[in-house]
Amino acid sequence: MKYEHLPALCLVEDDPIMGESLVDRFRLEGYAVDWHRDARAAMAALRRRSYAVVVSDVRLPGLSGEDMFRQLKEEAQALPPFLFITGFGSIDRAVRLLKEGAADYVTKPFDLDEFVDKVRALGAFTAAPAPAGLGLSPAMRRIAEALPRLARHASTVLITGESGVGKEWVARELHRLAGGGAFVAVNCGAVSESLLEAELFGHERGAFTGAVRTHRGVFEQAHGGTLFLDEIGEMPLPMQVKLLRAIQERVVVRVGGERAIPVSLRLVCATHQDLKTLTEQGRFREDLYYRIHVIHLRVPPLRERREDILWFAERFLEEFAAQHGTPRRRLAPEAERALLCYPWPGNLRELRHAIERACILCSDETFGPEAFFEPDQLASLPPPTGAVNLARYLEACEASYILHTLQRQQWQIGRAAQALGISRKNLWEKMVRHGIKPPQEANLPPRR
Ligand SMILES: Nc1ncnc2c1ncn2[C@@H]1O[C@H](COP(=O)(O)OP(=O)(O)OP(=O)(O)O)[C@@H](O)[C@H]1O
Repeated sequence: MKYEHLPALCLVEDDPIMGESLVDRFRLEGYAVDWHRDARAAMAALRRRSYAVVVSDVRLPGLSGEDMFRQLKEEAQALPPFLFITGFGSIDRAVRLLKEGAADYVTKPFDLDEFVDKVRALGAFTAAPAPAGLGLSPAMRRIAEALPRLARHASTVLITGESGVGKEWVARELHRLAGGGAFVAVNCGAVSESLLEAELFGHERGAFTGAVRTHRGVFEQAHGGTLFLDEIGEMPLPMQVKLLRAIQERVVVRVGGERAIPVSLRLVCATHQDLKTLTEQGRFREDLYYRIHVIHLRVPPLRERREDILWFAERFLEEFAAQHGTPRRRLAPEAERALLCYPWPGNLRELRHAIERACILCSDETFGPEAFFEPDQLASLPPPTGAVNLARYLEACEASYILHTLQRQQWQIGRAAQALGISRKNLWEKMVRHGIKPPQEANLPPRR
């Protein structure tokens, strides 16, 4: 899959307060912002990287914004549109810059909303891609934030978590961000010990009874892409030795073959088990454990991140409405409360099934709790644990709805604010409060 880049904005501003607020605001507007405090640093960045737009103060310490612009033009660079910020006293300089080819200028103090519109009007904005969509909880946001970096640099990643929490989803997202190659998944627990070696490394024709053709193993199939080894803890010890060798040497030898075939891939291992304990019990090789444990992502169970429950419920309602061609159903407040209280031992998989079942079996436009739970289940639902009090519940609903609206409006703050019936400023403040950010860093190209 191709990278979908966010528009990159180069900000040149020495004033820390102005700089910080512009960075915050433009990141929320869906830009990837590089902030430079002086013109020399900005020029170096502009020579290295392509930007959709440059926002620069005219007055800067050392080289001015004006001189930076002229020097870059003299270098005959294909420059992105320059938008200058100027003090009231230096409008004449800004006008001169316009004559020399700058795109626009604003005079301090300026209205931030209008400023954003100006930047957009330069045609520099392209819609942000869909976010990773791993959830709203801090734990899942941290994972989502780490993935682009891991996609660029990590060759081996371990993902742990209970069954159904979304480990494979995270692995697929990592693969998507890395771009290119195939995603090949194998459940090590589901393949018999005798067949696992041939499944992983392939076999030559005639290697064993039934091997009528040469077969490329999953390592070869995933060459240039991602190999996802699910339930790595189930792998028999003799295979662990061979796996370790393949990871270390980055070559595989097919069963019945002799040739060492080089493979280059990203290896993502997953397990619901505690590998350290397995290692202590002698059921998992310690050297393999350390080899695959370099980068470890723990995906928490849904009951430890209740903020995600309604967020996912809404996503699944939307997904099934589109899939079944039926109207989008809503959740009654009592249904939301029941969904929040239920402990979801099967995690996201169970939640998804519950929503799908309700969408098929229940014809109501708005689902009550009985669409998901039997009366006796409802009666025995535990009270909300931990901090899920009314305030937290309402906060989670608000955050979930704002995020949902932003996604629907492709992260266009103005349109999302209009849809929510609040001002842009109010929306911006709420986004800051809930820690909702556009997927800005998610798809940036690697820095050179
Ligand atoms: N971020 C997500 N957005 C939408 N659906 C998701 C997401 N994460 C997981 N799911 C859904 O939840 C279910 C379980 O996800 P997944 O198979 O990735 O979990 P897992 O932890 O790998 O499970 P197992 O350990 O049983 O293999 C799947 O149906 C998947 O479609």
